[in-house]
Amino acid sequence: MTSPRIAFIGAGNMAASLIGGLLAQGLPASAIRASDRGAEQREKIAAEHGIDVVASNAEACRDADVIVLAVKPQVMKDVCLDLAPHVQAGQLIVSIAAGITSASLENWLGARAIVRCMPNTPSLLRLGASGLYANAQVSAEQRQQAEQLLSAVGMAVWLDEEKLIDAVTAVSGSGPAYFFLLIEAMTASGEKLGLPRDVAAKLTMQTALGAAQMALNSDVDAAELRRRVTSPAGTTEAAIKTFQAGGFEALVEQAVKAADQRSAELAEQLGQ
Ligand SMILES: NC(=O)C1=CN([C@@H]2O[C@H](COP(=O)(O)OP(=O)(O)OC[C@H]3O[C@@H](n4cnc5c(N)ncnc54)[C@H](O)[C@@H]3O)[C@@H](O)[C@H]2O)C=CC1
Ligand SMILES: O=C(O)[C@@H]1CCC=N1
Repeated sequence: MTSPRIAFIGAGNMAASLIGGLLAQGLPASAIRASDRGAEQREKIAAEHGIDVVASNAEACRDADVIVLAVKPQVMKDVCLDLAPHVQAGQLIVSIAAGITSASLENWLGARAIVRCMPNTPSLLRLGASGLYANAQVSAEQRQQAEQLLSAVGMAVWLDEEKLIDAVTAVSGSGPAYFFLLIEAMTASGEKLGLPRDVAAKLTMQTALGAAQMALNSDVDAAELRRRVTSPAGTTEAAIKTFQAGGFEALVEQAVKAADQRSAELAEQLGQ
């Protein structure tokens, strides 16, 4: 990867994930700069990653090729309005904020090359999954730059329709939390059955990892892999029947739809 200079505006959880992944990929620390309004957060990120973290967003952006907007959606408008006079022609804006449309960003920043994307926290381990959407001002080279940035921390897929970013948010953006919830619940269940807590946790996590690897590497789908684990009248069947009697699939659909809807609502509320 050529080393574009990257500025992160907001150095919180997601920025730290992306910064960690980029450094692990071999991007030099000197190519990355960040800004955060919190003094403690600035110190923490600078110490953890060995990068320059400043208080001024405008200063962080100076001379950057790519500006990654990584503040919470609720403060994005104010951050962009303050930043607008400092953004230079040719700088690519990459936003990772949930529910903030490229049209809103253009309203606040002016007509800019904007890539809106939705990564997730496993980016820290370079196991992230991101959806990307580029507006019409993004050049082929900038598209490649954005893709390089996000694929340095995992897989990245381009979307032709911006609306689908809401679906990506609901599936993979929020998705790690769904799996963590399952890990929490399975660990607690194992403990109730008499396993030491750490043993239940390790068995659960290794099983999650193995299942994901199998599903990724298999030439059959997840439903077939599940069937292969499920012996007739066996233990898995007892568990799966219990899940299904409780409306598991419908509940998952409802939950993912709620996240999709919330992403669209955020766009409505925060895009003004
Ligand atoms: N947490 C997640 O799994 C994911 C989050 N996102 C998006 O990433 C963005 C950041 O989320 P998190 O990292 O979780 O939030 P966070 O709260 O950990 O980080 C945001 C950082 O921005 C800083 N900040 C606030 N106002 C600022 C300002 N005016 N100027 C400079 N810095 C400022 C805060 O001090 C904080 O450190 C959000 O827009 C969220 O929608 C996207 C994908 C996944
Ligand atoms: O919960 C949220 O709003 C953000 C977006 C995806 C993951 N976290």
